[in-house]
Amino acid sequence: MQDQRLRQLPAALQLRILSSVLRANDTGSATAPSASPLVDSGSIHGAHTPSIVYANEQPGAADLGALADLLLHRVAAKGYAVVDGLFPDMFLDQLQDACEARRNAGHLKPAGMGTGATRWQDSSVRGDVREYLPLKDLLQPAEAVSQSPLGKVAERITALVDAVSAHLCTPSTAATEQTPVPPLDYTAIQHAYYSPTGTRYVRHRDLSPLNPDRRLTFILYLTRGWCKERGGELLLYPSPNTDTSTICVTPLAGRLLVFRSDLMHEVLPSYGDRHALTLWAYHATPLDDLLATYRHRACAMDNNLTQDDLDDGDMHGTIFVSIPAYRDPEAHATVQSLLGQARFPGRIRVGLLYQLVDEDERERLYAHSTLPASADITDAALYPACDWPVRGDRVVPGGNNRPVIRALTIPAAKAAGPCPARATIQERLYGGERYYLQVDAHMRFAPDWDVRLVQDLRRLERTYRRPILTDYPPGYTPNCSIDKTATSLESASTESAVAVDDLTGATLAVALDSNQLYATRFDDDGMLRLSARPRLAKVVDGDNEYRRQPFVAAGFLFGRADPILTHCPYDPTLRWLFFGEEALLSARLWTHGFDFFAPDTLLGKIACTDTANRSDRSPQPSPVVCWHQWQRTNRATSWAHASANNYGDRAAQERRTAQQLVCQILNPDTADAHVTLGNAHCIGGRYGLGTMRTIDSFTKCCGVDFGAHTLQ
Ligand SMILES: O=C(O)CCC(=O)C(=O)O
Ligand SMILES: [Fe+2]
Repeated sequence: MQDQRLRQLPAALQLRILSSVLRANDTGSATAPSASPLVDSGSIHGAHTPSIVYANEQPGAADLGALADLLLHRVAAKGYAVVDGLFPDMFLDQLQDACEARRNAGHLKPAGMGTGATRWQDSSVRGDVREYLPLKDLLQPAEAVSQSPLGKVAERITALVDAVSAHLCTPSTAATEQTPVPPLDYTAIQHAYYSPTGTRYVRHRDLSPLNPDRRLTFILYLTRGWCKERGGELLLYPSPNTDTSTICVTPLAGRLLVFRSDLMHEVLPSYGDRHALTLWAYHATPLDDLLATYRHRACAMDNNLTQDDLDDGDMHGTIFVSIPAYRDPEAHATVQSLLGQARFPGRIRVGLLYQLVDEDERERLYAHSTLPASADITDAALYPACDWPVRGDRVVPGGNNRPVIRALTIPAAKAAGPCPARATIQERLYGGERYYLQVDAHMRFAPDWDVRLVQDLRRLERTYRRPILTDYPPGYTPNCSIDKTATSLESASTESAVAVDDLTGATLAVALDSNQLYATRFDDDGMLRLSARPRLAKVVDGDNEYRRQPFVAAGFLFGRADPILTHCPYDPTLRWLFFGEEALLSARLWTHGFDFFAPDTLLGKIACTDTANRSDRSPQPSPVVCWHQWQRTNRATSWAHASANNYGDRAAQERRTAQQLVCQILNPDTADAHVTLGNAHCIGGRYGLGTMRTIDSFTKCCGVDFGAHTLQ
């Protein structure tokens, strides 16, 4: 973006564009947890939902880097992070044996508080016995480390702390730069044991005048077979001044807890053999400065959301993204933007359906793409993983933390419009992910689109059982160089402007509002046509505002995968149906109890990333989650292919059949419908309307009478 032109725009608009462009340049990397099964997530409780990272048992350097980054995100946002799965069970057994052996050999001594003349001891205040294991002894000689469980654990934990150090930097005086800082320091691991007699450690901070440089506490728990009766949980007080908000962490064997050493915490009375290894990481710089970049990002996302939103938003859920690509030159750039702009690309599973005339076409269309080439053109091929940099400076780490593209290719001659294509993706490529995002193959995405959608959905879920976020997104123009945008920039009103996506060079319309869908007319085939206009009505509910959509847009729809795909799977028999798709899908979803909303309703506040102007950090609304290429001139269509290849008549016939089916499903009261509709398409059938609401209530809601073909 050229500075001069930017400055000519109104201030609010400048901020909006900056927030979009600068965040796209953001070099921070973040990643999702491994896809290991989530177990026992209920074992942390408190005012907030659990925040557990599942690590790889055998992490490589990239995994540790990603894990460190994720930990810092959590610590910046919440003050603590929990990592499970860092060590294999067999190893934990050996480690527990080694700790037991040291206790039996009498190495552990009652712990006191204070030091020197001020040292005091009171087992009712602090009941553990412990020893300090200097790291220089544990880690040397190098050959011995692999022989000793304590040596190995010290190696792994210090490697993680070093990886954390590598991510720290402090803001420098130059506004937009950060200065790397010296690494966190550590000298020893504390081995502590709480006997099963109700031993405890009362509320305290690890950072104290005696240890003024303690910054982070890393504790690895080694309680064998922990259960509730054994107690010994660690209670954390993340907000300094409230006793009410506590986090209760169970000391499960193998669980690593990281928290700010300035947080209050206490060990509740323990009635089991409770071993734990603690490493304190020291630094001369205050923690808030070390975490400045992370805190800034956390604030940017905060927007008054509770931790619940963030937890689910960035941790557990995977997102399945359905992308049908009919000979679409934009498909790979769409996937690139999708993954490149996600906060957690490792959570994304793309289901990409190529519809291509021949193998050469793939080469032609995607010659410059970084996506892997697909396999056999007529055959299904599942892509287990793709290992490629999604942004020049941001490499998705290996292991389980990378995005997955599942691609399937069918010949263009077998294509029959969007409905069979989306049905194929749902049937063959969906793999049980938590969220479902349905888009087209010509889209661009805004930074952190993934977290923003999940957060918005979860807010709505407090009030609505089955919310869906949907919209006709603003437009973009692919491959448009910055110069070509000059005219639009100069003529930009306060209503909209353009920005350029640095990832793909696309010109993006920066809209102030999302759109609201509305019905325009029934066409000659009896299909309802939809359009969109700047958003309208707000629904105010307590502190929340919603903007309902009367319909869903097939090209951008987001919700929980389970109810959507279970209750409203796409109908593969609707061949060549274009305009009836959205009305039918809306009616089916509505009668199955779904409610539709524009995605910008509750979120979309992105803090201004203009660090030069630190006093003005107020969040700017940024409603756009994605862009859609509305212009069709550069795309081939399956319909044109049918006519050009002499099956146009057959296609037209199939389309009429599909349209009749749509009319009958939407107007189930006609006698005709009862006769013709089979099991699958009748009310309650797999591809029919649902039974939770009536079609009449849909008419009331969207103002369209599908029997009379009238609009209110
Ligand atoms: O073992 C724990 O959970 C915490 C111990 C503790 O707070 C300490 O040693 O300072
Ligand atoms: Fe402590």
